[in-house]
Formats: sequence, structure tokens, C-alpha cells
Amino acid sequence: MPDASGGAAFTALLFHSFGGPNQPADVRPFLENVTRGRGVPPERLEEVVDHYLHFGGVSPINRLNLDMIAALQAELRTRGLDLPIYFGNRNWTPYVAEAIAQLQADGHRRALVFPTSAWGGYSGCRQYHEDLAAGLSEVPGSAELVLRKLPQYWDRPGFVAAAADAVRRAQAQLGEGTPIRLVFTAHSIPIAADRTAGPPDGDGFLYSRQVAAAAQQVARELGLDRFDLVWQSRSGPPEVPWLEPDICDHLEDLAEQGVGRVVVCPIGFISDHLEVIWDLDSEAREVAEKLGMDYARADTVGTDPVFIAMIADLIQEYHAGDGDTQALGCADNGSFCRPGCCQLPARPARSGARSAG
Ligand SMILES: CC1=C(CCC(=O)O)c2cc3nc(cc4[nH]c(cc5[nH]c(cc1n2)c(C)c5CCC(=O)O)c(CCC(=O)O)c4C)C(CCC(=O)O)=C3C
Ligand SMILES: [Fe+2]
Repeated sequence: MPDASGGAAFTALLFHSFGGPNQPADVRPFLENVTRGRGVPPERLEEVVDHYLHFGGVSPINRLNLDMIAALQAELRTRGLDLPIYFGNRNWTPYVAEAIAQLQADGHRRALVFPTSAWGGYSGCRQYHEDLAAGLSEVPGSAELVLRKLPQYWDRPGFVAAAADAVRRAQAQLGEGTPIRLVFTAHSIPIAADRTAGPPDGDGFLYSRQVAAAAQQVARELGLDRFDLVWQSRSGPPEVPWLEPDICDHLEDLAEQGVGRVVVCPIGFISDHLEVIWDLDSEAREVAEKLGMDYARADTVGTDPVFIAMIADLIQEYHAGDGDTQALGCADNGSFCRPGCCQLPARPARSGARSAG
């Protein structure tokens, strides 16, 4: 029922993700989209090109998102929720503007938006809002649309339970033996970006605090009081501080401390995209092998029915037009959930870089 706080029911869902290349020719233009204006050093970019080419120039992210969409569509149907799902990405086709144009052409005026990032912060949240606003601006006549982004969901019990279950399966792979150290990882970001993450009147560091709290909740569910939190996939120039320690450095430290068995849980990602399979299944696994450690990587939550049910619950909370629109991350049409939220900090000039002037 329409009301001042929420409005009418939503009739479609936009599944909003990062995007990734589907073939070798996509790799460079995709990376240009991701890094435009972001100060990623060219030598880092060349390394990442090689990571993608190592996997045939195809990221699994698009296929895995389509699997999640199919599972979610089925779950919504069993709940009697008839919301067709549209797929749109920030950095590669199908772009979010294509999805918006399509849902509009199909007669939808109000759609919920599910982002594949669970987190706050510039990269995890605000950039998705900005991408929605940019997508809307490309679609003629879209001023009549309401696209409501669902809130951050890192603390939802279904996410935590699915991640805990994945850790249990990874522990089982290693079998009985000496104690296993549980190591959580998430995408590193510049510390300056973490500092500005969250509402401007808050304490900052929203992203790293959310990741730490999610890790804590998963560990608690597993009955573990000891776990580590580390970071992966750093891409900035070396002189710019990013969240540390890096997963590979941390494995070295653990080996020195006598830890012989680790389970790595990529809590920072909801599906196995390229940075998970390269950084964790190739690089970190190799480091662990070299150190003589037993190593298992927990699955991402992906199509785990418990996680899919969590997404469906979130949609159900919001689909009639109610739901907490003040929740962090929730906003319409690419506006921000708080004014000045999760600002992108000014990038320090790269020392040794040629001056632009
Ligand atoms: C917080 C965060 C998430 C989690 C939230 C979310 O899920 O959105 C995430 C996810 C992802 N990041 C991804 C890929 C990349 N991220 C890059 C670069 C960067 N990520 C950053 C942060 C994050 N990234 C940052 C601060 C940069 C530096 C440039 C900048 O300041 O923006 C680069 C450039 C090259 C490089 O340097 O690695 C690539 C290729 C893929 C898709 C992989 C695939 O194709 O399967 C996914 C899901
Ligand atoms: Fe990234």
C-alpha cells in the first residue's frame, strides 16, 4: 500500500554486480573501466591482465552471478513473489544502463536493487550508488523510475551461517590433526578510503569494522575464539598505505609461529571471482605449500540455499514499499544513504610519477 515513507510495491529486481571479462578481448577494456581515474600503476595493471589471461581471459563472476540469479528467482517463486530479475554490472556488459533500459521497456517503474557487495565504503557501496545514478542518466525517460538499493547485509544471519558452513566443509577437507588456524580475508582498500568509510558524523573505518565484525560472528558460530583477519588483492602504488597484512605475508608469519594448518575464508566476497581464484587458490596456496602448511580455502556463499534465502528475506522486507529505508546502504536512484557518506579521499600524488603538467 502506498505511503509517505516507502511508496508502492516493487515489481522487479535489478541484480547489480561488478562485472568481469567473458573472453580475452574483453580483459583490457574491462580493466580500463575498473581503474579509470583510480591511480592504479600500469605495472600492477599488466600483472592483473596476466591473471585474467591465465584463466583464458574469462572471469567466473558472470556465470556465478547467473547461477545466483537462477537460484534466487526459483526461491522468490516458491514464496509467491513474482519479481523478474534483471542483471546489470558496473564494469562490463550487461551494463547497469542496459538492465535499466530493459526493465523500463518491460513496463516496470519500481525496482529493488540487490548489490553483490555486502559492505559499506566507497568501493563496496557508494560506487554502486554512483553507477546506478550514471546508468539512469543514460536511459531516456528514466526520471519516472524508482530504483531502491537494498541495504548492506554483511551482518545478516543467513550470510554468517552460510559462511560458517563453508568453513566447516573446508575444515573437513583437512581432516583430523593439529589445530587449524582460521584466516578471514577481504579486499584491501587504501587506509584513507577506510577512514572516510561510513556516515561523515560517524567514526569512519566502516568497511574494515564491518569485515571484522562479520568475521567475529562467523567465528562465534563455529565456536572459535581465535581467528585472524587479513587482506588481499591490494593494487595501489607501494607508497600508499592499504589495509594490511596481506594474506601471503601472513602465511609466512603463521609458519614462523609454528602454525601448520590453515583454512582461508574469503568473507569479503559473495562469489568466486577472479581475485578469489587467483590470489587464494593460486598465489596463497603456493605460498602455503612452499611453507609446508596444509591449506584449504572455504567456498564463497554463492548459491548456498541459506544465503539465497537471506537475499529473498531482504527482498521480502522491502518489496511492498516498506522496509527500513534508513538502513545503511539503502537509497533511491543512486542518491546516498547519508549526505557525504563514504567519500572518496583525495589521492596522494604518486611520488616518482611524471607530473601531468
Ligand atoms: C572493496 C572491494 C571489493 C568488494 C566489494 C565488491 O564486491 O564490490 C572489490 C571487488 C571486486 N574487485 C574486482 C576486480 C578488480 N578490482 C580492482 C581494483 C580495486 N578494487 C578495490 C576494492 C574492492 N573490490 C579497490 C579499492 C581497487 C583499486 C582501484 C580503485 O580504487 O577502484 C581491479 C583493478 C586491477 C587491480 O588492481 O586489481 C580489478 C580487476 C572484482 C571482479 C573480479 C572478477 O573479474 O572476477 C570484484 C568482485
Ligand atoms: Fe576490486
